[in-house]
Amino acid sequence: MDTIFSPTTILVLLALTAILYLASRAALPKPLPGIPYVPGSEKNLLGNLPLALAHTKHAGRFSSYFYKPAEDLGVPLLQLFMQPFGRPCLLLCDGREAQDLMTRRAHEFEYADFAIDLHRGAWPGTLAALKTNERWRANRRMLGETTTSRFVNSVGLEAMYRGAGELVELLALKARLARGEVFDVREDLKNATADIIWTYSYNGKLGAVSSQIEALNESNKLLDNQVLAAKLPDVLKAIIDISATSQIPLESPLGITHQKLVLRLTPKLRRATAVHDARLEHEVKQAAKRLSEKKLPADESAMASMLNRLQATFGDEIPASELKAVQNELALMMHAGQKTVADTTAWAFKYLAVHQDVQQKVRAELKAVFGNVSTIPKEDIIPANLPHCDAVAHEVLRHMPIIPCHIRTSLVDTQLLGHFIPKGTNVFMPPVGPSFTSPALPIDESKRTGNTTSRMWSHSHTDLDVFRPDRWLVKQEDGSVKFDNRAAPMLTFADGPRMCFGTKFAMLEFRVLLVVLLWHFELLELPRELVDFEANDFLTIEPRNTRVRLRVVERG
Ligand code: HEM
Repeated sequence: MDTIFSPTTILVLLALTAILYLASRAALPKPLPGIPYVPGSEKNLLGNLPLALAHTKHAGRFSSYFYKPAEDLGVPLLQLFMQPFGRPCLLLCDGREAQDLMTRRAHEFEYADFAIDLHRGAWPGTLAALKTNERWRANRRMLGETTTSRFVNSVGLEAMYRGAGELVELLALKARLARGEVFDVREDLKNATADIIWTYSYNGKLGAVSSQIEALNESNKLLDNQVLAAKLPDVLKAIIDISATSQIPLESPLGITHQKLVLRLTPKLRRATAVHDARLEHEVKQAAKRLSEKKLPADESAMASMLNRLQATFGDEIPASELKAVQNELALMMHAGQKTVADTTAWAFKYLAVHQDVQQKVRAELKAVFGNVSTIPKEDIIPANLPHCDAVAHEVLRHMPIIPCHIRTSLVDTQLLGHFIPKGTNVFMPPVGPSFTSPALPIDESKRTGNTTSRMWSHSHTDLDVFRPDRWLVKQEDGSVKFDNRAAPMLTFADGPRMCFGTKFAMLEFRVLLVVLLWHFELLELPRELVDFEANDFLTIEPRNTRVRLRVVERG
């Protein structure tokens, strides 16, 4: 009798089994020699992915997986296998080594494609979407003046002060309508920071906060927590919708292709892109016209500064491609400078409501410095000596950095903490976890490449997991305290050539918001059920609950 297992069938089955076996072996992670990994991850075709998903389910967000395995294993450098067939990536959980890699070793470690992919879908050709190449340098030169303290402290301060003033008006109105109950400030903070960055960029008025004030004044009633009283300005709505798509490459297996398809094929986003591009193009064209008529002073706005700089190079005939570059960089600035500062301020509100003693210290300091004025004058904010306020700002940024990871790729075969790293390896460096918010993990000091001796990385830091602004203060002989920005570990803005372009702007804006808001409001304790530090990963690490209870402080 004939059997179905003819010799040919058996041979085919054997060959198939061999192919499957070889393919599954090929798909298994290929660890880099000597670098630790989570035990078992090397035997799983999906590497660390199942563990990362389990972590996300348990923690409610993915981003803490950037340091948790290092803490669990007690090692400052480990490898993760996040892509089947892909090469391992590294987690470097040591601030001092990460800083060295981003600064002194920037010629060996480039801004990663992974980071570029988060930006090039919506803001192609801009700083955050470029390698550190000639185009990136040209854009930096074009933006040059706008990063200087002189520019930020004048043009920036003007926008910040105006924006903070409007926010005070809105929150005072909401506090009155809330009658001592909690209300949500998430959208108010985002609207205020959008107004600020818009005014700084274009010297115009976006009107996101003022439209809420008008609508609330009319209705005289507070709507449900997250609901805005008035519609957002069209261009802001478009910016928010477009910005939201940059979460897609992080979550979709199709990455940036998925984001591009969504931007091109979704009617809502096509409309948003049309509204956004038309408005920004209009702003730049109008300004270019004023420039040619010699009516655009360089210190009017970031756009004016950039156009004047281009005029110095190209004369009155600035190429259309350069005007487009101005338009794109300003669009990126709106994205990069809005939610970042709003979320950081929202976190500050939460810390200050819980740590009433800290808030009282800052309030006392403001009172001692500014006396009894009804409104703090704009020009007094920068020169004021406010160590407690600066300490709070830095402690919020240290304890709750809103960008979960800085990423670089090795440009050459090199080494890290004594281990061989092949060219093209991604290194993820969280500004949180070991050496930032938990004790530094042991490192053989002879294996370090840098010899940074900054106090920032001193071994004497204690209770890094605790929110304690005083760690930033140094006692003086006369008993007073001085703020020291190297007193504690912080890399929230990254470092080196690809450090946050808006660091000076963000730090000043945060100071202005803290000073002005704490001058006019007391952040009262929240009901116990609303006290939490739960976070969501959405573009940045945002607080899940942004409700406050405010008491308006009568002044003057
Ligand atoms: C609390 C507020 C902010 C935080 C924590 C923050 C943090 C960061 C981080 C971590 C990066 C990436 C750095 C890297 O991977 O090396 C970055 C890039 C950038 N940030 Fe910020 N940022 C903030 C506010 C701002 C503001 C207000 C602006 C604009 C005025 C801005 C503009 C930019 C730009 C343009 C880039 C891209 C720079 C480049 O790739 O060369 N940021 N920021």
